[in-house]
Amino acid sequence: MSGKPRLTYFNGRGRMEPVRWLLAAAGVEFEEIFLETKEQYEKLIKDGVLLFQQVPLVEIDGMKMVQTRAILSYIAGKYNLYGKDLKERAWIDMYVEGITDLMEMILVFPFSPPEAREKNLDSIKEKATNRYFPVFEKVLKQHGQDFLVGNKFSWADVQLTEAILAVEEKIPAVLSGFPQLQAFKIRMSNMPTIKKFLQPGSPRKPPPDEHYVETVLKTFKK
Ligand SMILES: N[C@@H](CCC(=O)N[C@@H](CSCc1ccccc1I)C(=O)NCC(=O)O)C(=O)O
Repeated sequence: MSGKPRLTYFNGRGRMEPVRWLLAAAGVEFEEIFLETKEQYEKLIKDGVLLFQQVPLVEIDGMKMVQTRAILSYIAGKYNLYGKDLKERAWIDMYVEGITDLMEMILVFPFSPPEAREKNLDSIKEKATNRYFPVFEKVLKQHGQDFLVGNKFSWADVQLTEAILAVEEKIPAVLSGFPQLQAFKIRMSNMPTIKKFLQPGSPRKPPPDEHYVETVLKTFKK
């Protein structure tokens, strides 16, 4: 047992990518087990390691954690990325949940039927531009600080950085009206642990492709 957290999920972003980002931002190395077949998934269920028969699964500190939000909260608390008090934690929770709503649209996009892809992409652009990114542009402008909460690096900063890069992959000019977010992205991308995670060869996963979608669908096919 290496003592490192062990992540079990597909070899792709999905619901595990925010966990990879947060561990990497905290400077924590981890191991990965990739789910590739239905048989593998069924064995995990048979062995009773998936509380609700779902992945992500993160084995950490002797626990077999499931439920992405619970996993992320535990990691944020463990590595002091969850604010200095209850109110800062509440703001981090609000920001993270809002960003998660945006990221859910990106998560399901590769599974869209061809005829819905253009509409779904327009919806991602509309929500990012008019609902989510304006909130963080205003927070950074009003606080005049480097980070979203308590002027200290937190889970919220990590999640927003991941979201900005993910949306830019689909809509390259999405930050054109958000100068604060442009500067924030550069600052975060230059933080040593995040800079390392953005380098080739890191555990960061590429955008989902057809093979990833097919693997997920065939693994869960009843
Ligand atoms: N609330 C859980 C949801 C986990 C979840 O939906 N896991 C999926 C894999 S992510 C896959 C997924 C699911 C929806 C959209 C995109 C993607 I990628 C699963 O195990 N499904 C099997 C089942 O529920 O029987 C969490 O946040 O961890």
